[in-house]
Amino acid sequence: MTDTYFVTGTDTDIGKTLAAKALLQAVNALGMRTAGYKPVAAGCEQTSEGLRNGDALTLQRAGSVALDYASVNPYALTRPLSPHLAAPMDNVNIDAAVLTQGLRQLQASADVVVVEGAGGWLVPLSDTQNLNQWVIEHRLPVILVVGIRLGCLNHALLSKRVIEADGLRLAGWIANHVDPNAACQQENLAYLTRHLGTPLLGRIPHLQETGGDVGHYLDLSALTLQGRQPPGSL
Ligand SMILES: Nc1ncnc2c1ncn2[C@@H]1O[C@H](COP(=O)(O)OP(=O)(O)OP(=O)(O)O)[C@@H](O)[C@H]1O
Ligand SMILES: C[C@H](N)[C@H](N)CCCCCC(=O)O
Ligand SMILES: [Mg+2]
Repeated sequence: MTDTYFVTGTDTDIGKTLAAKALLQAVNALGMRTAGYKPVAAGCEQTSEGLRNGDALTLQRAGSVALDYASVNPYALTRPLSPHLAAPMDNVNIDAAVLTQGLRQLQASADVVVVEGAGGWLVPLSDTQNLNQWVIEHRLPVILVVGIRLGCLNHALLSKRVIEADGLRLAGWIANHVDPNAACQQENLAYLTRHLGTPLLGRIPHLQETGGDVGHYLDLSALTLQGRQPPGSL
């Protein structure tokens, strides 16, 4: 039985990829097989091997299962825009069945799959399709990454409200100190701890270097991972 978590955030550029990497690394440290999944990535570089997205490459490297790029990122879109705009510019039509097929393939080889969304919870994939609909279809538990900065309280509460109205479980949240100059960070953290009503899985400080191990900033004891080994058995 594979545990799959969907990582969303209060906005684009608030640290979902860093937090998803931390989740993968923290689960790796428990000795479980992990795979990262970035089903839709907007903002890619053209390389000799095809379009490549930085988030997907980060998740590909952080997962413990060796996967080819296309398995981690089935839709690689050129422009750094909302997917509903970036896809038609590449003559691509995002098909939810392809996203599902990719997820199933990863679930077959990993104990834990960490799926990173794009932007925030309601990001559009087309004029009639939003990414949350696919998450609802799969009933994935959601982890909310809050980029601690001015405006995040409203964005966090709105996200929580809609995720729960969508019938999904908010399995936890991660505080990411993305803005070193944000005022009252401790007070905002305390407010969110009181009002999000879901476990705080960890705080990622503002880092000079984001390339190393960040898994140790998280404590996954609040997540019920099926394949977790009993303490002392590793
Ligand atoms: N805790 C942190 N310390 C320092 N830099 C950070 C931190 N968190 C995020 N960043 C930097 O902020 C930028 C945005 O972070 P990231 O790419 O993880 O955002 P995102 O929410 O995944 O965005 P997207 O919606 O594009 O997927 C990156 O350059 C990242 O390295
Ligand atoms: C390009 C960016 N970094 C993300 N990949 C996509 C963000 C989409 C945001 C859409 C929106 O809510 O306005
Ligand atoms: Mg990202």
